[in-house]
Amino acid sequence: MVHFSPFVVSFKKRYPWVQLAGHAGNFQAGEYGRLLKRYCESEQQCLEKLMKDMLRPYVPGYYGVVQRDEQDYNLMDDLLAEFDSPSIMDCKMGSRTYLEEELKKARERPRLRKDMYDKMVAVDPGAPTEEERAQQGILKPRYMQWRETLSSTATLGFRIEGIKKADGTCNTNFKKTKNREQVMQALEDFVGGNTQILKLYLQRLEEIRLVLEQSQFFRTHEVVGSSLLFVHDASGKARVWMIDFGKTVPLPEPQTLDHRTAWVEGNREDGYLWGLDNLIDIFSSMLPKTP
Ligand SMILES: O=P(O)(O)O[C@H]1[C@H](O)[C@@H](OP(=O)(O)O)[C@H](OP(=O)(O)O)[C@@H](OP(=O)(O)O)[C@H]1O
Ligand SMILES: Nc1ncnc2c1ncn2[C@@H]1O[C@H](COP(=O)(O)OP(=O)(O)O)[C@@H](O)[C@H]1O
Repeated sequence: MVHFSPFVVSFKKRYPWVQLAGHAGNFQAGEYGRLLKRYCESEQQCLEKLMKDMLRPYVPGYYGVVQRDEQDYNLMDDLLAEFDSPSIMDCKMGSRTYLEEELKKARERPRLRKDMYDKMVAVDPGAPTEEERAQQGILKPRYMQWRETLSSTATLGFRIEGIKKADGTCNTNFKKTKNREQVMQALEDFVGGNTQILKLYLQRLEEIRLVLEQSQFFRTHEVVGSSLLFVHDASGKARVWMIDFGKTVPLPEPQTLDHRTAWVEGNREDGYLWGLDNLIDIFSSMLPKTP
């Protein structure tokens, strides 16, 4: 599937809405302040459980499944609704961006992806191997791993997917934003040098980490491909939420994860908290030192 992003969607002209990453055509406007995301069963199950977990304040409010034009959707809060000309950033969390299941599938029923080959060549014509070049296709885990090592996912446990600033400029070209300095520069540009916003983001990230470390939901789920959505505006409001639970799956009982241990196939660790530790460390180091 080809991804086009960002998508600027006029939600019935009430306010402009931006989709920074993800699958094209996945979202529709709901009633004011809510949006419809194309139905995904694992996401529905997660959102239902999250409404009863201590993580509830840090995810969009969830209102069940609705149908429109014969298509099912998950109905949730639009996190942009309370902001005026918001600046938005999507950070994909974790050191692994595909489920272990994808590895199994690729071994048992290998399916060459021409679209992924094309996306790879568009970024780096030298990246495919001889064999891949001959086949004009690659396996999904190979593409996902290549994206992880090209960006900061493998080295820092998160990557920036997209940034839209209040002035309307939008950048989704962070595929090669890899080292700490490059990430810091992008974050600096996102907050526009506003120390107050930086402090609010840092506080919220520390709060989220504290709650994640105690959450029953988080302990018992492999959280892959989920993002932190950062939103601030000129009024000085700045918040962060967890979004996208399409690849968040429950572990078989009694297995739990600490989300910091390095991944080896079979242990299902996702590196989410390791990435959050690094993100917090980077935000902290961007604040001026207090004497
Ligand atoms: O970002 P680019 O380089 O375009 O690659 C995308 C993302 O990794 C998607 O992950 P996410 O949804 O976490 O953003 C993934 O979707 P899923 O793994 O969720 O399906 C896509 O796989 P395909 O949907 O198989 O194309 C893959 O093509
Ligand atoms: N609840 C929400 N409120 C506001 N914006 C959202 C919300 N959920 C997603 N988005 C926007 O849509 C983008 C893609 O969301 P995501 O859930 O990751 O989609 P996908 O499952 O297609 O990858 C995010 O980067 C963000 O810009």
